[in-house]
Amino acid sequence: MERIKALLQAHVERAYAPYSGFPVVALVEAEGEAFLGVNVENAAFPLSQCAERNAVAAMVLAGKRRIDRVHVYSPKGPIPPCGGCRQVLMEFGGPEVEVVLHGPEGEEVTTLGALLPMAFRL
Ligand SMILES: O=c1ccn([C@H]2C[C@H](O)[C@@H](CO)O2)c(=O)[nH]1
Repeated sequence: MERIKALLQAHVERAYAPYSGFPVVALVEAEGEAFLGVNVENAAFPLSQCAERNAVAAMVLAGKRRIDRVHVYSPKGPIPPCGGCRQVLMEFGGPEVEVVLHGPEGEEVTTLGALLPMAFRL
């Protein structure tokens, strides 16, 4: 877990969060590989993209579709994923998927099912 946290922390500076000052790094473990994402904000605020969704986009581009575990790091964390990201993560995961919320002082472990009960699925 320390190795993953170090990787997350090493990418905090890559986040583009000049408006909120709230950098976030996400790592999605999928089918034996790891995919990173950072939040990317925009002057038109609603166009900002969350770290989790960018990590999912990298995973899909690599041809992976089954999320095994999710990690989220913020220097102000542990913070849980926003509602929209919970839904996007659920698309490629299930309620049993572990979600590790990392902060500078430690981490909290939960599941996607706990974060998004009664998820909408087709
Ligand atoms: O789970 C989260 C919550 C927030 N953010 C980003 C969006 C925005 O850039 C900034 C403040 O909300 O943090 C994420 O990337 N992931």
